[in-house]
Amino acid sequence: MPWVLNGEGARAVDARLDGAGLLDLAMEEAGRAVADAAHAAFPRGVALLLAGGGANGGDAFVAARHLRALGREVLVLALPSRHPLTRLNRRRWRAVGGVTRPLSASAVSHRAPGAGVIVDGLLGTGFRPPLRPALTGVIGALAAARAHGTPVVAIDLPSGLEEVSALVPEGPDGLPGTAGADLTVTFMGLKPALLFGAAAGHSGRVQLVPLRVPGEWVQAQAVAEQPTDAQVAALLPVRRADAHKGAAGRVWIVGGHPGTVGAAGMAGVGALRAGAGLVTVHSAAEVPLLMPELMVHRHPDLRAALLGTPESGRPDALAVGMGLGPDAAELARALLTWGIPTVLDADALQPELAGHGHDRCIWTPHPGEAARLLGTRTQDVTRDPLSAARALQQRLGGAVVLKGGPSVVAHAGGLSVSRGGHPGMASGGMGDTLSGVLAALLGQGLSAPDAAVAGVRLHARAGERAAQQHGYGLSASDVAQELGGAWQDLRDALPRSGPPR
Ligand SMILES: NC(=O)C1=CN([C@@H]2O[C@H](COP(=O)(O)OP(=O)(O)OC[C@H]3O[C@@H](n4cnc5c(N)ncnc54)[C@H](OP(=O)(O)O)[C@@H]3O)[C@@H](O)[C@H]2O)[C@@H](O)CC1
Ligand SMILES: Nc1ncnc2c1ncn2[C@@H]1O[C@H](COP(=O)(O)OP(=O)(O)O)[C@@H](O)[C@H]1O
Repeated sequence: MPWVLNGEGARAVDARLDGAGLLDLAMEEAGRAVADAAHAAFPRGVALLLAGGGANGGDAFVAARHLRALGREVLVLALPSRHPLTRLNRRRWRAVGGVTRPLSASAVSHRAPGAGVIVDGLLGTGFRPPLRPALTGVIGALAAARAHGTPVVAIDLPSGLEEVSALVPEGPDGLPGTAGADLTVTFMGLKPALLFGAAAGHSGRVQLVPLRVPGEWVQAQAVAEQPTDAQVAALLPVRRADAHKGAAGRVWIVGGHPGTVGAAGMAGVGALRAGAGLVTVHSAAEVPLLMPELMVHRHPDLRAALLGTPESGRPDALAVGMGLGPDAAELARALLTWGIPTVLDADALQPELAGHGHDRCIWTPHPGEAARLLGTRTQDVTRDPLSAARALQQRLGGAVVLKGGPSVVAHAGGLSVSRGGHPGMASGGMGDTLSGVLAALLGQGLSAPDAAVAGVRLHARAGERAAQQHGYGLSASDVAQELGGAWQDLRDALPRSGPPR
């Protein structure tokens, strides 16, 4: 399972490796992986390596040695080496006849045009902004080289990015404070900056090299996990051959208000396409019948109609809030007293509901709704979605899906970052469909954390499939139609047991 590590976690593993006398071997493995990846991706021309004073620079010296062994012409531009292993690997580089020249902005500008690839080992997880003036020129020269078409491979993290932040620090003249990279080779765990926001957008393709480190050392320091599709597939319900609709989950969608009736309909479609046996939409407004298989009930007094339901008539799961309008919080609070699995979305995501949830709830805010729930600003949520998701879960209980590209699931057991999705999913109705999917999985017996992890990935995978056809013109209906195929894709990711057929 890929883990997500912040700098603090990476340093803690470093310290264990150091204590065991293994840090040198880890750096060797890291630098070698960088050399292999850079050579595979950009096999021609001079390899120009930029080495900072810390261990990130040490990785660059190791990579230089391996690139040379792969037959590349190599030049290293380096700052004075401060880390003991960086000094050691600088000596090893010299011992094999490697050439190192002092690093400066003008040296980068002078050497970059003839290079086939530049490897950025200036700053890794040890960087703390703001960038000191001595390096701003170097990063500017690197950015200029990249803008002129020389590919950049970053070691661990593009220099200038702060490992925990989705923001790109501002450099001089309002330019980004990083050159970014075409490929980032990162070690042991994904860094939050490689996953979220503008920082991720500057990181290029990310290749995770686990290093031969005891898995539990990394797991103990991880801030989050990123389950594989096989791990997600193992959470999905499996139906018996004699299944019937009553056993596949009765789901109620409570939403819709004059002007926002489509939201409830989309949630209903999402629930049906995610396998719910029977789906009923309850609304105070006239909800369009998006699929004839949906049951749609309009109630002049929605609250009275729902709360009058005897216990025996209640569904297996609820999704509340999609387009529900101004009275959503009050109705949601009443429905939460039923104690049944419940998805709370959109208008039902109100701060006054904190303390009224239970552990079978899934709360599904996008960053704006998350900010409202936390009493903070949207940019505080998007800068560090992992911390925001954790804070929401502590406040609301149950499971929280902080939506985005990618989404984060927080539950009592920790944090999980979803894979994939597509930017075309940034369109109205997409979150409503997800609410239906989550309610369907709850209705089929999954716990809130499992339904959240599985449902978010299922929805994202459906988005990936639909995007192949629709690109940025993706609609929530397109995604809903691909849910069945996405389910199958996930199941196909499960390892097959038994002898090969
Ligand atoms: N995790 C692992 O197990 C493994 C990790 N490995 C590698 O170790 C890397 C982390 O190494 P690290 O801790 O030495 O820090 P690193 O990123 O080189 O930065 C320190 C340098 O940056 C400088 N600097 C800082 N702030 C600055 C600023 N604002 N503006 C300018 N400069 C600034 C700081 O300067 P100083 O304060 O010393 O003057 C120092 O020189 C990690 O990313 C990965 O590549 C691998 O070897 C394999 C095993
Ligand atoms: N760039 C993106 N990459 C991946 N998924 C995305 C992206 N943008 C949006 N999504 C997904 O689309 C959905 C949007 O939800 P939301 O903002 O609530 O939409 P709406 O309120 O219009 O229904 C979320 O599940 C989110 O994760």
